[in-house]
Amino acid sequence: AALGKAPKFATVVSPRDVADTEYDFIIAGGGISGLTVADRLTEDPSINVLVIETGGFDQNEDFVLVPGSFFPVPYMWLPLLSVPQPALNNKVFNIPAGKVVGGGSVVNGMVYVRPSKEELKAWELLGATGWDWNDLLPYYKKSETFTPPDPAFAAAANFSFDPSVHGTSGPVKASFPNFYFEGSRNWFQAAISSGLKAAGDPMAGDATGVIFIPSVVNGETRTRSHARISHYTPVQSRPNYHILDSHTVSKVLFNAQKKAIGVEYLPTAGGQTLTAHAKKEVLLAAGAIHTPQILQLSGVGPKKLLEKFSIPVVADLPGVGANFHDQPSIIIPYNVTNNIHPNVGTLNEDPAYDAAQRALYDTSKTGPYVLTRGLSSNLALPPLCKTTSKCHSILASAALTNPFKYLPEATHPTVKAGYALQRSMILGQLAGDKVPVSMIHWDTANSVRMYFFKPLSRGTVQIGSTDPRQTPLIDPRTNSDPVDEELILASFLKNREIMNQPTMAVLNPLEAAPFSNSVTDEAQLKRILAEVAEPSSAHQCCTAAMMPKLLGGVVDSKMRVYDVSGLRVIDTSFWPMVLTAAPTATTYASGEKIADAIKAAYGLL
Ligand SMILES: Cc1cc2nc3c(=O)[nH]c(=O)nc-3n(C[C@H](O)[C@H](O)[C@H](O)COP(=O)(O)OP(=O)(O)OC[C@H]3O[C@@H](n4cnc5c(N)ncnc54)[C@H](O)[C@@H]3O)c2cc1C
Repeated sequence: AALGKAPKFATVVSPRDVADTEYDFIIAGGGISGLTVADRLTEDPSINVLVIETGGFDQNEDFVLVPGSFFPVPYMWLPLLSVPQPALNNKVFNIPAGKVVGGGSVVNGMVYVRPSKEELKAWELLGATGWDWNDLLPYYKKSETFTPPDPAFAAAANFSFDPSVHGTSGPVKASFPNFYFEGSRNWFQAAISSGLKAAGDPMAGDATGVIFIPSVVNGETRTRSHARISHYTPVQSRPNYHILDSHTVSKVLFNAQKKAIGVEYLPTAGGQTLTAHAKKEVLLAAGAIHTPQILQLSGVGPKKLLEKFSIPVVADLPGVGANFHDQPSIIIPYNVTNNIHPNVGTLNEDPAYDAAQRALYDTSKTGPYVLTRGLSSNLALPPLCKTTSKCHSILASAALTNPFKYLPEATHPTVKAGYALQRSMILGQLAGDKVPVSMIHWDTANSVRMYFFKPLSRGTVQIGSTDPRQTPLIDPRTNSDPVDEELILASFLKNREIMNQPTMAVLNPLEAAPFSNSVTDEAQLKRILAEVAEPSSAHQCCTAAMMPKLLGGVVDSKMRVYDVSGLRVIDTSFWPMVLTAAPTATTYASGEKIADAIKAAYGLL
């Protein structure tokens, strides 16, 4: 059943329209950040904005809108392959990312959380002036309309809600689910009895503890609220907001004064290269993999790399494509021999149950279909010292390690300097109790999913060719720093501890191959973890970091690219360091903040 009608779009333009229009701003990439900024800038009718997006439009399919439906594969970049990863048995991995108007928000898991205050404080200390929690909170609130939960339901599901940190009139619709599987309560109690605390509202600036997962799901309709729905469809009648879909930006064009004056682009399916002109600025919002690619193809990046491909150097910025990180992930398969039914697995195993639950969703907007397919409703976010009694020895030996030992060969001295600061901040965060080291999630059936939030390893994204349609060389360098293996092992053992607590032990959860509860030898466990680890949880970031140039930064705290003018990076590439949990909430908020900064710069506020 198709839930929504195929949408109609008013201001989708063709290359011919683009040629005939004078734009103030051109935005490369129509994902979360691109559409948020486009929406806010076009509130002023005198400002013309063009968004160029590689992907096409979704069609309101069930698999996009219904959280419990299947994964929206057609709107992904596939394949987007990494280079072989030496610490992960030299395997090559697909790096997940959205390729559609709305970007990652159309395909993502809809987990909607904010980081800990300490993490934004660290951004500020790295030079991102004006990005503290208190600076960002008004924008988190501006971006969302959060439907409050029913108090009786919240009490039964063990969570609380703090209205003071939520927005009531923003474009993005968010809510807590109104359903949980019974097994989640067993798991919640187990996580608590393992020493974790019940979190308050997970969006209030303390990202640790056991949470009930808020989601980017409209609390009235219980459908996905993605960026095309929140930042384009309601305002598409604005004649000054144009989207050119199915076209790919290949480079930024500069004049002799190094001012960005437009872009070169081509049909995604292949064809003639065209140009579009921007009177004021070009804003890069192509995501943390493709934004550094566009910069490098445009002559903005490490000089040596540009020279290798005979690209004229517009600005020698060694940080472009450096500092690449994500949050590695693993899945631990389980055989839960005495499980509670129904659970998330029942949807796949019992067609009658599945059909009844879909009908319940269609008529009453509740039941398991309000949850993202494959996820339950709780997460544990343990700080390192609640994860392992070895936390201080792990951190002490990490602090004694030469910080540059595991960086890529020939890392530029400025990038090294920035990394040394980052590393000491991460170790400081891990020693405290305000920032989690990982996320642990039992789906209520046969798998535990874990994300590792605080990697010390750093990778690179670099062009391997001057062809804009070729995937750049994506090298996450996962676990190149052996401390990361220790952090992963510690989190894995914490999961075992949770599963051994009385309320979970009664369900008899048994690790399945390649794991086994009988394997306790740490070296062997590390080998198994390297077999199953993935470099990504789709939280790629930090490849054009908002830090001083002397620390390998690429943009200033208003996201303006150094040494050129008229060019900003507005997507998760600008993050100096990855944040706890999931990027969506912060990406919408940063879009709001940068839109205000741009409006202020042109006297439009
Ligand atoms: C499978 C998956 C699951 C996820 N789960 C969650 C989750 O549960 N919670 C959460 O908070 N986050 C999640 N994320 C991450 C989140 O969606 C991203 O961090 C977020 O979308 C990043 O926003 P952005 O604006 O930086 O980039 P994106 O939203 O990725 O937008 C970038 C856009 O630019 C386009 N583009 C790329 N290159 C070009 C080019 N050369 N020219 C024109 N356009 C281009 C892309 O097609 C894309 O649409 C998930 C992501 C994925 C892929």
